[in-house]
Amino acid sequence: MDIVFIKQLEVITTIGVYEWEKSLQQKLYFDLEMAFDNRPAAVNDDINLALNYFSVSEVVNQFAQQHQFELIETMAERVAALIMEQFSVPWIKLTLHKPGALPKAQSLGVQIERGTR
Ligand SMILES: Nc1nc2c(c(=O)[nH]1)N=C([C@H](O)[C@@H](O)CO)CN2
Repeated sequence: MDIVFIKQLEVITTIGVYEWEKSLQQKLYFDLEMAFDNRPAAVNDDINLALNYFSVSEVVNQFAQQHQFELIETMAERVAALIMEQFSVPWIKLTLHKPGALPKAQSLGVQIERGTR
């Protein structure tokens, strides 16, 4: 299976465990690797047969703006499920960074893999 990827997709959302986090917006960054058969799109040179990374990024951005969670684990799980369902992606590796969370760390986050390649 081929891969379509998006690195460091920035979204702004309200997320966090602590009370002070529930009334502000924070930056998250998504790295997405999505399994997809790119050959039909390539052979026909047709975006309608491709996994359109622009459409994926819009769906992720809209979801993150419209939902509020405490844990980045929950955001990661819900976004992975959404992409798999909406875009018929059989396997996804999703890394979610919350760079502002720990001042002494460059970044931190979670990484999940769902589905089969
Ligand atoms: N495994 C996790 N640990 C923590 C999370 C989280 O979402 N997953 N969140 C927080 C706080 O919201 C933190 O980011 C505030 O700076 C702490 N630990």
